[in-house]
Amino acid sequence: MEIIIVENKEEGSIKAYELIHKALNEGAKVFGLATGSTPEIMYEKLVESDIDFSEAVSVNLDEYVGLSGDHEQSYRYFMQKHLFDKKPFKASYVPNGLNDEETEVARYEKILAENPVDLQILGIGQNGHIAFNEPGTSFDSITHKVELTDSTIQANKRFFEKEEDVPRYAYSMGLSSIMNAKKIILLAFGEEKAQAVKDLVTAEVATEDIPSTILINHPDVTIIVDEAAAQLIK
Ligand SMILES: O=P(O)(O)OC[C@H]1O[C@](O)(CO)[C@@H](O)[C@@H]1O
Repeated sequence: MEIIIVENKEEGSIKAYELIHKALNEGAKVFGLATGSTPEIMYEKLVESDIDFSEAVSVNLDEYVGLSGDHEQSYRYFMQKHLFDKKPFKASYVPNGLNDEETEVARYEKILAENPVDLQILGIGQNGHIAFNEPGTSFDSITHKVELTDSTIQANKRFFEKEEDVPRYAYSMGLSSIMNAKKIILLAFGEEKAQAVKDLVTAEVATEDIPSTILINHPDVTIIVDEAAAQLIK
């Protein structure tokens, strides 16, 4: 696991942008993408650049159950606004929050089987979740419906008018699906991620109590953290 410590989110986002550019130049065709506040500036850098994704495919990690893609808080809407509308891919897949569980799991697993991810971008939750795989999720999990923990609801309520509006369920790629990516870049910025970063980089064995620790068993992971998120590992 390579750890890159940068001064701030801006610098980390530029670093991530450069690694995406490099991967594309080296032939990567399928990009696993994440939502959340973490990758926002990275998407800005991609949009401002001359990078061309028109021959590439993107596959997103997760989506709230019950929200349509044109709901302002849906992850599809976020991706359209921050990236896809300005830098289109040949195809962009995001779980469909309006489908029933059985339909969506089958549909998304087929998409993942047909589009093996070359480079996966990840954020990390304060409790160590990656995508919406909350603590306790099986390391063997594939795409599934997740009940969000209170910690995640609290962290995400800032995007909604009131806490009751935060959906209680999400569809998420599973941990084993994420591990199939050839290369993984995890970004963590801000002091509220410091404990999660410490839990990940000091883990000696992977434990389902801290979903991110599965990454210590992946052969090609780069973690980009800013000074604030790195404060407990220095
Ligand atoms: O980047 P944020 O907003 O801190 O969110 C962290 C993580 O939480 C999720 O949004 C899911 O809650 C992930 O997709 C993301 O990586």
